[in-house]
Amino acid sequence: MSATRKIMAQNVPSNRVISTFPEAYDPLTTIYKKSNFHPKVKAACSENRTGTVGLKICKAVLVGDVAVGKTSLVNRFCHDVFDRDYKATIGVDFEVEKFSILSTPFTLQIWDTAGQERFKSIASSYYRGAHVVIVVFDISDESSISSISRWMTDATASSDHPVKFIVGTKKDLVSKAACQAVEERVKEIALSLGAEYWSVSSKTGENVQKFSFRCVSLTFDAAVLREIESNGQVSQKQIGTIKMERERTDMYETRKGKMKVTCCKT
Ligand SMILES: Nc1nc2c(ncn2[C@@H]2O[C@H](COP(=O)(O)OP(=O)(O)OP(=O)(O)O)[C@@H](O)[C@H]2O)c(=O)[nH]1
Ligand SMILES: [Mg+2]
Repeated sequence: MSATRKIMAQNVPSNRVISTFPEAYDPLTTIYKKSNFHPKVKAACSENRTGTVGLKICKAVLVGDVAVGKTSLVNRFCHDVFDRDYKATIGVDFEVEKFSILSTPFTLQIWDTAGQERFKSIASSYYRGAHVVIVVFDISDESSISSISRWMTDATASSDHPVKFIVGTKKDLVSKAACQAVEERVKEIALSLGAEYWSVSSKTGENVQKFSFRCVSLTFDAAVLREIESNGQVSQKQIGTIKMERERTDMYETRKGKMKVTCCKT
């Protein structure tokens, strides 16, 4: 298992390797005060005691109003591209990203949901069991701030203590002063919802990788701690399911690179 684990961890590109714990956007106003991996997590990683974490796939879900920039954020992070033309997401899309964190393989499945109301019921069926919930809003569009709480409540209702983020996009479209004014307001909302706040621009790429690494690291830390707490007591049946899940994901990646889930017709 540990040899396989090492090979899997070595098989990721250098821009998916995380060896130090990334800082919060604003360390003073985040609910996640961690500035390092938990000591138990570090010890488990260095001693190859992370159980099935390397085989599991954690689930991240992005939600938010129409055209706030969810797909652009995913595309900037996963493919380092930006498209100025708007193409509405139909239902949901997903991407799979593999990381090596403290030399341990870690896979994140990123669900990009549609903001359009007509897809709400389809999109919400993908919220269940999310390990990370990311509520996206548009810094240049005041109206998208008012729906942050509703999105967070809906998307976290069927998950067990997910890591929570609120991300303001399109930072490039507003002045520094306007951005700061929005940040002050939304950081308060983030604290009240138990989430961490970030401002990014998918157009310029500003903060996208920093945010993504922070998100992945907090999720990994929580996943390893959960594994340690359960004392690695995972049944053979569960391990079989995890392996099958992983093989299925690898199959999608090999065949299509990206599986487009089109649940509805426009
Ligand atoms: N200037 C600028 N434009 C952005 C940014 N992010 C997204 N956009 C633009 O905003 C529009 C909507 O972006 P999308 O990423 O498709 O929005 P979405 O939230 O996925 O929309 P739905 O799928 O309909 O929910 C597109 O025209 C993007 O080019 C950004 O950081 N800066
Ligand atoms: Mg979209």
